[in-house]
Amino acid sequence: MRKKIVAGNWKMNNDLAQTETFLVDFKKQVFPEDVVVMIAPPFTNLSHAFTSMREHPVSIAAQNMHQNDEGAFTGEVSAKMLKSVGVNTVILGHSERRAYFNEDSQLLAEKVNTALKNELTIIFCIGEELEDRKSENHFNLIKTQLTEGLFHVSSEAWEHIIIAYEPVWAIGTGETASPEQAQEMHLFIRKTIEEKYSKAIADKVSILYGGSVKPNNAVEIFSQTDVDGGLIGGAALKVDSFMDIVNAFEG
Ligand SMILES: O=C(CO)COP(=O)(O)O
Repeated sequence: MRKKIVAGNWKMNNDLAQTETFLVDFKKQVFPEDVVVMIAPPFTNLSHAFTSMREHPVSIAAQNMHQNDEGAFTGEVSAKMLKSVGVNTVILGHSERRAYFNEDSQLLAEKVNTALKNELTIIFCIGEELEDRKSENHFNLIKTQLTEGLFHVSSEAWEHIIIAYEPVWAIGTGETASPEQAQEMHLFIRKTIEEKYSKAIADKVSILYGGSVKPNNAVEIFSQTDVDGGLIGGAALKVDSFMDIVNAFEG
């Protein structure tokens, strides 16, 4: 059975007071036993979030990390630092990191290695721009992102890897991929992993969908065979909408 996962990526939102308001309410929630729930607050709130949620079945993820273990990298945060405050998962390759911070596949491959070495689970994000889809290059692009950024890892590493398919044109736009488009791409991703590794690995990896997932579309998206959950932006900032999405798996 693949893990069902719903992860909230807060991006650069929620200061400490807002985080505390969220957590006070979040702690009162009943979390479904068969869904892995994660939140990824900004760096400044990771330690607080971990301490606050310690007794609750919620993982704390980081939104990024540096590829080096330590050193003169002003403004950066290492995997070891994340581990030291209770973080067990890191989001890598988000399209905003790729677009605004020039993170390319070569750099992401290094970050992947560092995260694995430090026993962090990785949510590896991939996704095409609207132009790629219009020119029907989206499958090629996704395959390239996987091949260049991730496919150097060993078979064993897949225990610690989650994929998030986030079409860039659906992020923060209110426009989601249709459930069929999501299913089609998730199946393609799974097949691509199967070709490179094995069916056993491909069948086990959780593939999340991200891009304008809201309470009113989550049930339909999550009901697709190869969609194992979501990476949620805007709707993860409020406890009510996030919990509606956490509870959106059928059956
Ligand atoms: O980028 C996302 C999550 O990483 C998706 O953001 P939205 O849910 O706000 O579209």
